[in-house]
Amino acid sequence: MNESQSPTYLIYGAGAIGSVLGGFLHKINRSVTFAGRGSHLLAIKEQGLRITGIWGEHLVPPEEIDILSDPLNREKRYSTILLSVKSKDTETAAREAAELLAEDGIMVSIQNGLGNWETIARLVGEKRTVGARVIFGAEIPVPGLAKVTVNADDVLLGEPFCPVNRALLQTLKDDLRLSGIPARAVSKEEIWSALWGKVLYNCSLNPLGAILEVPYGRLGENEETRMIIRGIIEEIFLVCQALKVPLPYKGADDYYRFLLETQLPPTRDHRASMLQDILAKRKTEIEALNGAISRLARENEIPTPYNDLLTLLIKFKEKRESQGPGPQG
Ligand SMILES: NC(=O)C1=CN([C@@H]2O[C@H](COP(=O)(O)OP(=O)(O)OC[C@H]3O[C@@H](n4cnc5c(N)ncnc54)[C@H](O)[C@@H]3O)[C@@H](O)[C@H]2O)C=CC1
Ligand SMILES: CC(C)(CO)C(=O)C(=O)O
Repeated sequence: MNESQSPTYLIYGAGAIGSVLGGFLHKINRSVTFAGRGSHLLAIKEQGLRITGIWGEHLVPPEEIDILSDPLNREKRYSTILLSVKSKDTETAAREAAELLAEDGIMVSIQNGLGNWETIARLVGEKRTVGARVIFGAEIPVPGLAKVTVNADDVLLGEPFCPVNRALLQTLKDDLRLSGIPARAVSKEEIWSALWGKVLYNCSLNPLGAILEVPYGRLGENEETRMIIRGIIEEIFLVCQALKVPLPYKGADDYYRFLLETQLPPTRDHRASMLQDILAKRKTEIEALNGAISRLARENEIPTPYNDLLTLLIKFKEKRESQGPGPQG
């Protein structure tokens, strides 16, 4: 992007997080195109996109909603693609979106879990891959409406592999801030460390929240769930040690305290995205979270019984929800 050009944003996966980011970027008059599927996309096309929640009310009227399926939009090349699909869809979505990315553009993974950055880099090249750590919460309570539920920290953006088009990265950071979404650009080491820090957080809370069907806060209030959380965290630290991953915490004790005392309070009422997926009969991101930890642990001969068990239980729940409860009801 040269000095005089404005970024062109493509939200690839206009679900909960993508709609909030796209809606806020639209608020500051940026060029935003939405790509998505299903009833939410249909609703925003026909009635516009409404945003509600802790960051206030905002409406993108239907006549200002720009959808990728418009043939002219498919010819266009976008400077900045925000890939905001669930991890299980990364490969397909990134492959489709790669064709729409400008030669000197960036594809930003707005996702939780391990493996997404590597998949994107394989498809668009390391020089166009940007990582993000997102720790605000969003839901789609009804099609056409995105609700911002909680915010635990700034959005972090960084180059996971090598320098990218830095002007675009800085512009994205500035645009998010201008729109009202706290954001910072960080170094390569910090973005990896933030990704793994978020993996620690999601692995500790999401499968338990989904299995027990309770909000995050309840997991911190009970001795039994605290013991399980502790086990999950200790195992992840062993894997990180073996892989030499630079975590942003000194050790398992340190993170356990930080999770309970600092991270949980502002997100106490939040229902894990994994619980929302189970309730909506969608596949979860377990394979990119605890499932990925179990796989990496096996490769390094580290026992991870807590993470293994939670992965198996979530897989059972995914099947049960999609197939029905069985003959006994
Ligand atoms: N929702 C939340 O509070 C948070 C979510 N995240 C992460 O952000 C990512 C996105 O999460 P959500 O927005 O909650 O998911 P979501 O399921 O609400 O949105 C994803 C959207 O992508 C669409 N999609 C899937 N494949 C597609 C394709 N090939 N082409 C076009 N559209 C496609 C889906 O139909 C869906 O509407 C996940 O990795 C999640 O873990 C991170 C922090 C918070
Ligand atoms: C919304 C959030 C950020 C929890 O704070 C999350 O990561 C999740 O539900 O998976």
